[in-house]
Amino acid sequence: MQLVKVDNYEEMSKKACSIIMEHIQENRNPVIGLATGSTPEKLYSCLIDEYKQGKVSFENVTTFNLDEYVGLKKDDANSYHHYMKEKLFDHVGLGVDQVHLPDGHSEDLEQDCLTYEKQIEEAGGIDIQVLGLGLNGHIGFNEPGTPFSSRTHVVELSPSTRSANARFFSSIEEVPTQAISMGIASIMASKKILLLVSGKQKAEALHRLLNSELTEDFPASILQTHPDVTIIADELALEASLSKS
Ligand SMILES: N[C@@H]1[C@@H](O)[C@H](O)[C@@H](COP(=O)(O)O)O[C@@H]1O
Repeated sequence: MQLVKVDNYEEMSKKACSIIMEHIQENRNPVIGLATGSTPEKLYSCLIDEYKQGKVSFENVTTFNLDEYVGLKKDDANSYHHYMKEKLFDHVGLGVDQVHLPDGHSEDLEQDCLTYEKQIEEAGGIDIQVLGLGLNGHIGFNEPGTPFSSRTHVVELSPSTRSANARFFSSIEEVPTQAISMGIASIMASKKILLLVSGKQKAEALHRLLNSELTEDFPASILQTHPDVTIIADELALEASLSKS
């Protein structure tokens, strides 16, 4: 794992933006894996700025998102479909035929998981997967205990993840109890992984990632075995983390 230390959230976002831009500019049919949550918001606004300045085109880009809540319609304000449209897709000309998210409102969730894997395969696999880090080490919505061999699947969200994400909803009761997430093996199949970590609240998880052994109890630990992982972490996440060692 390559660790890139940056000063703050803004620098982390700019660095990630430049890595993704470079990949898009240099490849004919780039396939980018995207994440939601607070962490990549500024990365997306940075990509929008670059697009508006004519520095990057998304014309040939295909995207796949990591996950989606089960039970929310696509236009629900808390769905990841809605998040992605609002934070990126609608501002850079990414059309519906270019973007993919699991369908959390499908009548056949299991089939949807298989279809999603097939779509990724047909696109030639993911070139760069953007990841955030859950407080309990989850990646995507793969909670502790998820088999490293998992592919896109329906997951039960842990109480800690539901409570961490409750800030986006009016109350914790509204946070769905299930989601569809790319599995850990699906994420690991990406050619490159870009893990973004910012803020003091992530220090413990980052510390564990950098120091822990490989264990399904801490899903992100699998990243240690991927041949091309770049962690971009800011001082708050990293210094607090290092001071614990
Ligand atoms: N499912 C999402 C993940 O895709 C995200 O990367 C992670 C961190 O979220 P945040 O960036 O808001 O801290 O947890 C959420 O539950």
